[in-house]
Amino acid sequence: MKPTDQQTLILEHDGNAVVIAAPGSGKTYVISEKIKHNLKSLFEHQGIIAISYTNKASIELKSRSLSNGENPMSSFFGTIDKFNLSEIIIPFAKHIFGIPKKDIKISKIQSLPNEEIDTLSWFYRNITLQEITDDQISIIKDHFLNGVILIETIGVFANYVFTNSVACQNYIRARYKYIYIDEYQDSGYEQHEIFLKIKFLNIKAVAVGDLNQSIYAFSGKDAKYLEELTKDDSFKYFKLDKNHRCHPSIINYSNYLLNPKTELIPTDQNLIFFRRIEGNEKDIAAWVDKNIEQLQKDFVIEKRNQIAILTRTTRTGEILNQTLKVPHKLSISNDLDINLNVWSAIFSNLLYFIFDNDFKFIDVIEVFTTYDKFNTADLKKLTDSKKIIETIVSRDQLDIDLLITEFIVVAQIIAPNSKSTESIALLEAVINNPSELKSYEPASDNEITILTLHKSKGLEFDLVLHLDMYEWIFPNKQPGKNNDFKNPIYGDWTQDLNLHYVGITRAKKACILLSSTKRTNHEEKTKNGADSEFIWLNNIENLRYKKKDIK
Ligand SMILES: Nc1ncnc2c1ncn2[C@@H]1O[C@H](COP(=O)(O)OP(=O)(O)OP(=O)(O)O)[C@@H](O)[C@H]1O
Repeated sequence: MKPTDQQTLILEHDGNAVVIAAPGSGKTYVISEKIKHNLKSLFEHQGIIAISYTNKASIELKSRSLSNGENPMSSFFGTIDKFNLSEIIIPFAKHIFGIPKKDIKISKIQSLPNEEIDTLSWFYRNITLQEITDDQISIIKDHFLNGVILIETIGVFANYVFTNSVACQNYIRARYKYIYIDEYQDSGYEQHEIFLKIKFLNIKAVAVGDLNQSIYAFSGKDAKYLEELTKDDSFKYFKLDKNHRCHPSIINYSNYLLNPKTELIPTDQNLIFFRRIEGNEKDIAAWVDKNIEQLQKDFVIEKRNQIAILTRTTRTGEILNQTLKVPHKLSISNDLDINLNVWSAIFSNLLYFIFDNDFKFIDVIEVFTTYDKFNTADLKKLTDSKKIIETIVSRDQLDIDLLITEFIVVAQIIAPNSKSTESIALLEAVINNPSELKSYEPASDNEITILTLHKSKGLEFDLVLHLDMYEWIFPNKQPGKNNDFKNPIYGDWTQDLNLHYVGITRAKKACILLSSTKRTNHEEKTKNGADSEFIWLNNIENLRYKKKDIK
């Protein structure tokens, strides 16, 4: 693949940079090419930091950065939480607070005893380090000394340790030469602070994102931090605005959604469709069953795993999962995957290793090398465990107890100080739940993927079936005061519009927007289904396929 002129400028700039990238403009391509290049100039004990928004995106970036057999050296690939824990809090909090009395466990505030929850009543999601008093830091410290790191506090905790531990700063400075953060538009305040502080150590800092793909404001993330970087003179500002992924009519439609004054690309065909199905979500599933073969032919789609059904709510995904007859796979997260205990991450990676051929055993281990280093005897034990796990899985009947026991053996070797009974319980729950277990398998060639719009971030498909185009649902709104339906209140119009934009721009060849005359609400009641405001926004219907449009 030949880089475009815009991409070349970024590849050739060896300094701090902020890149504002449109969907499908090759940001993952550019970051991975830059990392490939950086790795050539590093010594074995040095590395780059590459932070992605999800584990999945991180695995993708890592594999693209090392696709020619590059040596990752001492690089870090992972999420911001994992970075804060493994590179800052776990190794350096003990330098300032002392050594914990118990093995470290990562917990939610809500899972503490009531009297301890009360001592944290001052804590709220967006609180910043500057707003926290010494007494409040002592509370975080006491929990740490008792072996507990509270998930919600990881950002401020890491910022505190980084700021107050010279050893931590020296370690980061000596080890890392570059830091990349992808999806910067979904950064929280503490991530932004740590990024700037790391840059201050003379580590070259690159932030990449798209202001219009900001979809996590509800959890305290804000695109303003990315915007700030574009105005900061210490960062060179680049743009990537050529979308290589989507058909021109999809680019036009998505840009027009955000700004009706947008310049349209000439195109002779509009490949965005709208269908309002008679009936409810189950009838949408029946429509998909009936039309899927024709759609595949019309849009020349070789494999069904190139088709995605995207939903606003997990509820709609579940209805489709239960009703669809064509082979499909519901992609869902489970409590093990989102749990931040080290053992949970090891178990989750081991499940990927079992079910996904692209996931190697080395990936399970490498993620954790920074927690504990292995000696030859441990490496031999790990190789033996790998063989035992492969044998257990190859038998006709899966021996769940044996598998769990062997997973624990691996976790004990990789992270002996992070033993967690909570992780073991979560592993047991997943292994005993067939649909959760199935979500570790990649979609096979003939399966349609069903996933939420939020989970679709960073992915691409030939054809996207975008569901939940209902009034009240998307954009989300509630009746006003005293159940006033005439004066409704929108949840967050801009965030929902961005989410719609993310969904549409996942499509390479075509996108079908779907609603139905009935819909199921959160109490499983059937309601009349009206069209989403987004369907008729600023006469956007003119940019859709005309003939079959039903109004
Ligand atoms: N210079 C190029 N020439 C041709 N195709 C390209 C080029 N750069 C990127 N592409 C292709 O465009 C598509 C999108 O690239 P990539 O996945 O890197 O985009 P992205 O910017 O990370 O997307 P998003 O933010 O929407 O997830 C890929 O299929 C990639 O192969």
